[in-house]
Amino acid sequence: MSIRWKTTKGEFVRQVSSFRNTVSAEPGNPFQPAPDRYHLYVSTACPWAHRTLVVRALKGLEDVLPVSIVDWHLASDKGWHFSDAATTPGAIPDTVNGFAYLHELYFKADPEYSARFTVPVLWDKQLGTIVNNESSEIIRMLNTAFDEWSSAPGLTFYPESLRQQIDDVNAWIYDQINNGVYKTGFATTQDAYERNCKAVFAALARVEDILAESEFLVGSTFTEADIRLFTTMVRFDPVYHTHFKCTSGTVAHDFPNILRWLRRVYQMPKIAATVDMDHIKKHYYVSHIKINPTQVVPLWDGPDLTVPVGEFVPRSQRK
Ligand SMILES: N[C@@H](CCC(=O)N[C@@H](CS)C(=O)NCC(=O)O)C(=O)O
Repeated sequence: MSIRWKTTKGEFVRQVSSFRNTVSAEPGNPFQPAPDRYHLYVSTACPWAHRTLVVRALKGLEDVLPVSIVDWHLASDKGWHFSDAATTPGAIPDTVNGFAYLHELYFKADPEYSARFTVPVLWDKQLGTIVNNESSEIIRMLNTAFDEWSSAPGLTFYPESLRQQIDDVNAWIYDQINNGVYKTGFATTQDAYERNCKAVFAALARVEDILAESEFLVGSTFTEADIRLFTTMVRFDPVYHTHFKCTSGTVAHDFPNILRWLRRVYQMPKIAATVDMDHIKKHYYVSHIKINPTQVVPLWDGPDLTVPVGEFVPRSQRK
């Protein structure tokens, strides 16, 4: 049952997602948009799944796309499992298939499936299969495909005129920060650890510079690039700094512009409710027993993100 991430020379290599279909109104597409036809399976602990929850909330798709939230504990043998809220506050069971484990969903979609059983999963209730399990693609679908039933139709996090800039920033932030913290934390050689840790902090310095002069990653427009970085940065101090040994600095003490941006994003309507720090901390510190055999969970939740930030003023215009 246990499928290992491929590693070469102590290096963590993330697997490529397997289900890559798209919900769209394109004629002939078997996955046509419809309200309550699809179901989203997530973990609130997982930064990749968290992206989909943020876009779902901001687009007002809660009724159009119901969710199941797995238990925060990821078992090394059977993977994610479902709990009810009485056992695990914040969990939502599998109300669609009634499964106990996420892997059952993958085998229902493909009995021959042999890769990892990851969240998020976008499930089609009509065809009884997985549409897509790649967060970067799911957020693009949620951005437009369900606009007919969205409470924020037309609101886009991937505007046509900024696509090139968004893609460019996403590419290095994915490699050096979103996935970079995992490459650092899961490294099993000193060399792989140091190389990846340095890359994380070089990229954070680059982000710090951008956010000194600009309100968001791509100018003054809040885009999917911010959402994708947000779900990593909200975990940075409480988890990645300590658990993944990203110890060359914290957002709270070393990156004032990132901190201000993190607070600004956190304070946007509906975003704070998508952050479940209890699931986040317990998931990493308790599930990864090779990294943290005592399973003790540190107390700190990171900087207080409710501190007001006020109007954005570029560094060059600050007094
Ligand atoms: N490329 C995927 C990555 C998703 C992913 O790695 N999810 C992790 C949780 S953070 C997972 O479900 N892991 C389960 C496992 O490895 O068994 C995406 O962005 O959607």
